[in-house]
Amino acid sequence: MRSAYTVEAVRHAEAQLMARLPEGALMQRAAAGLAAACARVLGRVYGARVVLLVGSGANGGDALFAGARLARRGAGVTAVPLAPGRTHPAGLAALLKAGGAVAEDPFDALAGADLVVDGITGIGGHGGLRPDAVPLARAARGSNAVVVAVDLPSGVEADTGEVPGEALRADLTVTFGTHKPALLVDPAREYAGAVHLVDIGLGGELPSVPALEALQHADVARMLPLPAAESDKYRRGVVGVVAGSARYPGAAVLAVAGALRGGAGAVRYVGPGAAAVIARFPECLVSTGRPGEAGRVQSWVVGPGIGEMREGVREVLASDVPVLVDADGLRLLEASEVRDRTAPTLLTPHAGEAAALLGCAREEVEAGRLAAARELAARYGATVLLKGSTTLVAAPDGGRSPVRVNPMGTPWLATAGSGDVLSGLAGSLLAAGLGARDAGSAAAYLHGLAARLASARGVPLTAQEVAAALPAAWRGVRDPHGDEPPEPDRP
Ligand SMILES: NC(=O)C1=CN([C@@H]2O[C@H](COP(=O)(O)OP(=O)(O)OC[C@H]3O[C@@H](n4cnc5c(N)ncnc54)[C@H](O)[C@@H]3O)[C@@H](O)[C@H]2O)[C@@H](O)CC1
Ligand SMILES: [K+]
Repeated sequence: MRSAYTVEAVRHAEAQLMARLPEGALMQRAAAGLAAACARVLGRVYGARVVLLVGSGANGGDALFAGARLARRGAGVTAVPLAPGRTHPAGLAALLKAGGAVAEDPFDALAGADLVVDGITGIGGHGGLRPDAVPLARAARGSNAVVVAVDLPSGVEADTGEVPGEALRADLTVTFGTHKPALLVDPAREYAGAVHLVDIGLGGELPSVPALEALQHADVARMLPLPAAESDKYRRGVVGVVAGSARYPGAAVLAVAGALRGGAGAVRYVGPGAAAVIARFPECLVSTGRPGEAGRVQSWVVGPGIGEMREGVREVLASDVPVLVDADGLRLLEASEVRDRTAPTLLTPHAGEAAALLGCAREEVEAGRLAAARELAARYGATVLLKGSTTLVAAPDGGRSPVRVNPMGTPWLATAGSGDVLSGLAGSLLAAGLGARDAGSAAAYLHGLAARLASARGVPLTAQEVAAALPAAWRGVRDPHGDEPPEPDRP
């Protein structure tokens, strides 16, 4: 599990640790990790031209001390102080002592740089890049240099992942102690480039519950249901699927395709797409009546392609089993029907559907995805899976459990019908006994991995191919040699 902590938690942990360490020790750990990462990017440090963009805080201090280390190894290092007179004094002194200099013409320096280190702001920055920093950030981006951000790309909001104005676009972000939410959540995440975590010894001081967590292969493998020797199809769980209509029969087939690969023992389809479903999947139980008459299930999926079937949504929400509501179902539900439920509910909107549920503009949801997911969960008393380039899963527990962020997406997933497959898959995991937060986040992970497998080497994919690749995704997460992200560096 990778986790991210808020600025408040990071500052508290740093204070605890600093109280036990000699002054400046933590910054030296950060600078050493940063310099090592820069050296790896450069390949050859001797003779390399390095420019440091230096703000007024400790983020600039990190850049200056790392610059000093690179200068001692023969790099030509120049600093561009953005707040002259408020530049980290010890850091600047160290750079000058190591043979570095203050740049005479910042734009000349940037134009000739091999590497730019962004130390404008880190966790202390707010409100986007200031006007004087904007042309420098653009010049850095426009040069041939590799841009390495210190802790965070300057201009992003650490805790929310929002980007209120301009921000610096990095190729690599070297972050200290722990990830920050902005490194995992769009739109900020996109500015960070690759992210490299440097261990500065903060781990033991951080609280047990992070703000965000991102699953990895082994986490998903632990969650996935395995049939026991005495299992039968009913004990493994039956998922009911209410999807599709005369107008959208395909949604029924795709939702069932996902549900059949989610670990439930049986899939029961109810609705007007029964003929299309049984033709394609003879293993599915089908009926054309109402959900309430279809027989016992351990979870329901309702919504994909159902058009105006309001009664189906109402009946399913009135049941006492976990319910996943997607697509048309989100438009047709009454908030009180969700809030009054005793069994868990999982809502799976994309940004547009989330905006409609919140009564705000889609752009607002896209700019503040984390806030939107939390607000929806609180307002509806439901677990919310907010789809998008970084899918988020928030539980309605007022922040007691971390929001899950899915690291396993691919832009190829933006294809018609892929959401229907996800609904069926997550509903199937609910029927198999996973809680709503686990079902939603494990489903998003498998769905993303399946899409990556199906679109390997840049091949466009269809929703059916995503469903067909789900067994390979299950095998992938269970592979002990799967593609786990590398461990963070030691100081
Ligand atoms: N506290 C610690 O023990 C450690 C801190 N470290 C570094 O210190 C950073 C935090 O340092 P600070 O708390 O000094 O904060 P920052 O250096 O992130 O920024 C704060 C400074 O920037 C100014 N500022 C705020 N928003 C701005 C904006 N939009 N544009 C320009 N200037 C802006 C503030 O007035 C303040 O002077 C971390 O991100 C990390 O890089 C690391 O050295 C590890 C140890
Ligand atoms: K920075």
